[in-house]
Parts: sequence; structure tokens; C-alpha cells
Amino acid sequence: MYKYHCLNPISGVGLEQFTEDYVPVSDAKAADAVLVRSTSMHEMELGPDLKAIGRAGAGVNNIPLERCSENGVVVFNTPGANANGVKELVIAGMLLASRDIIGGINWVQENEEDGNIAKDAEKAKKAFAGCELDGKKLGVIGLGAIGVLVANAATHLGMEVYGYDPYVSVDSAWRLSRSIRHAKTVDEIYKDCDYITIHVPALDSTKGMIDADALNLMKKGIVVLNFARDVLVDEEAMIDALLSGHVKHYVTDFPTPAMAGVKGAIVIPHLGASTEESEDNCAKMAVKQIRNYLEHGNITNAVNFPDCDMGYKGDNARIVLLHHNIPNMLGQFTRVLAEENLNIADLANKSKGEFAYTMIDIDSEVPEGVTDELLKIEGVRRVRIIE
Ligand SMILES: NC(=O)C1=CN([C@@H]2O[C@H](COP(=O)(O)OP(=O)(O)OC[C@H]3O[C@@H](n4cnc5c(N)ncnc54)[C@H](O)[C@@H]3O)[C@@H](O)[C@H]2O)C=CC1
Ligand SMILES: O=C(O)CCC(=O)C(=O)O
Repeated sequence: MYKYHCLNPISGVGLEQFTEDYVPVSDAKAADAVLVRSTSMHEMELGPDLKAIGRAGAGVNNIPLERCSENGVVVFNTPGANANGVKELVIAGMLLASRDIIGGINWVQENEEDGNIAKDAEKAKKAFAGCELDGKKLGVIGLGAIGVLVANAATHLGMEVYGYDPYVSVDSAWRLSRSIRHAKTVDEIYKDCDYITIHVPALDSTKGMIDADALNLMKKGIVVLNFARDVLVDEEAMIDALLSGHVKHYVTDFPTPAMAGVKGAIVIPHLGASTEESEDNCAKMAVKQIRNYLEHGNITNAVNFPDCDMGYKGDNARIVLLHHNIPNMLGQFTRVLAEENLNIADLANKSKGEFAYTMIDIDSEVPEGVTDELLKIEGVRRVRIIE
């Protein structure tokens, strides 16, 4: 029996994929698996049985990855599962920044009692006129699941699209429309574009990337869209640029007290992935990955351990080890098993950065005591024997 806990509301369409072998628990510290969306886990204690965290979404900056790795907790996310939801809101954001739709709607609401509203609207509407997206230059920074969809969609709106991503994956490159132009430096995007949208993860290397220097390179009247994370933008510099009129609009999915009321800021309450479809997709993918790991030891889409898959576990035991990526680990594992006269039927070993993962199928039962012997090996963070 496995216990799971949801730190945020997770779509029932996903949760119903847990079998009767899974029970929800109200205490996260008692869980084998935790499902989370945006709740910060940085201050949370990790329970002793916690084996997996399923982030029903893309960004994992709310999860203490290093602590999870050291505790042998695999952190999964759901790449691409909410990308379409975000893409559609980014397009909406570009339209909101181009046409004063919000001002116009507010005017109608303010004049709801006006018996001549139809006639008066014809006079008032010049205050809400805007420009079209067709023919404008859009710069997309980060061509992953979301960036590619935004870039491709924008070409269908007649925009001239430039993409920048020095680490673009082969899969993303295949999905990108041929009409997207390759920006070799981010400065090209800053200098040339009328709209700039950021779709990179919040990493030490990306935090604050839209700072005063970047903003100064941009054209006067630029529209900047940020549906990735607030920390990517230097908020003080952005507020100065909005107040001076250098930036026409900053469309952001991340409200902060400082930005909420600033003129020119269009602030949305983190709604990018809040669609039925995205929520269902993320929950289904997260549950599937957690089940595959807990029941079979297979890892797909983990951010802190490598992908590793030996298929469905058969009748015999499968030993899985989460460990540091250091020399002679396999030699030490097989020595422990040889001492117990255990025959290895199959084995896989993969690494990702400082951590590695080993799966070993044994064609007999595993005697008690083997887990403790394996845990004594320096660098081993967790051992699971899946019977
Ligand atoms: N507003 C919302 O509700 C949502 C926000 N997000 C945010 O959007 C981010 C991106 O999401 P996905 O596209 O799904 O992720 P992804 O992992 O598919 O794509 C990220 C891309 O950024 C690129 N990248 C990394 N560093 C870069 C740099 N310095 N310059 C240019 N490119 C760089 C990577 O190579 C990758 O192609 C997430 O990390 C998350 O923070 C994601 C989903 C929903
Ligand atoms: O679950 C959510 O609504 C947040 C989505 C998000 O920001 C992400 O997937 O990175």
C-alpha cells in the first residue's frame, strides 16, 4: 500500500489513475509520494518514507532539489503538459498589450447606467485604440515546450519571430517552424524586437536576466511578457522603465506587491496553466510517472535523477539504488550481492550530474540484511527493494 499527499488541488482525472494500492493521507510527512503545483516546499520537512515528488507542472523552483537528491527522493515534473495553456495566455497577453481591451471593458462597466451607451461608445473608443500584431517583431527567449508553441503561433498571426536558446533540444528544434529566425545572441532580441517573451526556467544563470542593461538595449515602447517566473526580471528596473515610458507594457503572470498597481503593468494572477486541459494533463502525467517509479522503479522525467527504465518488474525482486555519481559504485553493489549468492538477471546504471541511479533485477528473493549492507556503501542515498 502506498500513501500520497496533495499539497495543492490536483485534478481528479489524474488522481483517479491511482489504483486501490494507493491511499491519500492528510499528513505530508507520512506520504510515500507528494503531488504539488506551486506551493513552496523549501521550508518543509521531508518525511522518512517520502520517495517521490510529482510536480504537476514545469517549474521546480518551489522544490528543494538538492535536499531531495541527498535524501534519495526523486522529483518529477511534467514537461510540456501545460505548454498549450501558457501559449494561449501569452497570445492573449500580447493582444491585451496591443489593444486597450481592458480600458475599453472598464469604460463599458463604468457607463453601464448610460442609456446612450451605444452612441457614446463611438465617441469614447478613440481612447482605447491600439495596434496590430501583424508585421511586428517578436523575440522568444527560451525555445522549450512553451517557447516553441508561442513562436509558431505568432508566425500565424503574421509576426516576424526571432528565437534565442543556446541550449535548444533536438526535439524542440524539430518542432520549430522554419520561418523562425535564429538569434545568435540575446542582445539581438533586445535590440530589434517590438515584443519580447521569456520562457526559460528560474536558474541562477537566468535570475535577473532582464535587468536595467537589458531594458536599455530595448526599443522605446517595447512590450515585455513574462509567463516564466518573476525572478527573471529585475523588478525595480522594470518599474523605472514602465514609469519613464521606455517599456510600454510589462505583461506578467506573477503578481508582487511592488508591481501590482504600476501603470503599464498588466498583471495576471499566475493563470498560465490554469485550464482544465493543462491541469488534467499535468496530473495524469505526474501520477503515471510516480506509479511507474514506486511500482517498477522506472524513472521518466525526473529533474534530479537520470531517466532509467527496465520495463515492468517481473515476479522477482528489483533492487533500486539512488546514489552519488562516483567511481566503483557498481563494483561495491555487485560484491554485496555476490556475498549473498544472489544472481543478477539484469542491470541498468545511469547518471545525471552529481547523482546516479542503478536498477538490479535478482532472479530470487532478496534476503533481509541486503538493504542495510548496501546502505553502508558511501554515497548511497537510498535503497529500495521492490518485491
Ligand atoms: N505561468 C505558468 O503557469 C507556467 C510557467 N512556466 C514557466 O515557464 C518555464 C518554461 O517552461 P517550458 O517551456 O515548459 O520549459 P522547457 O524546459 O521545455 O524549456 C525551457 C527552455 O529554456 C531554455 N533555456 C535555459 N536557459 C536559457 C537561457 N539562459 N537563454 C535562453 N534559453 C534558455 C532551455 O534550453 C529550454 O529549451 C518553466 O521553467 C516555468 O518556470 C511553465 C509552465 C506554466
Ligand atoms: O500549477 C500551476 O498553476 C503553475 C504552473 C507553473 O508555473 C509551472 O508549471 O511551472
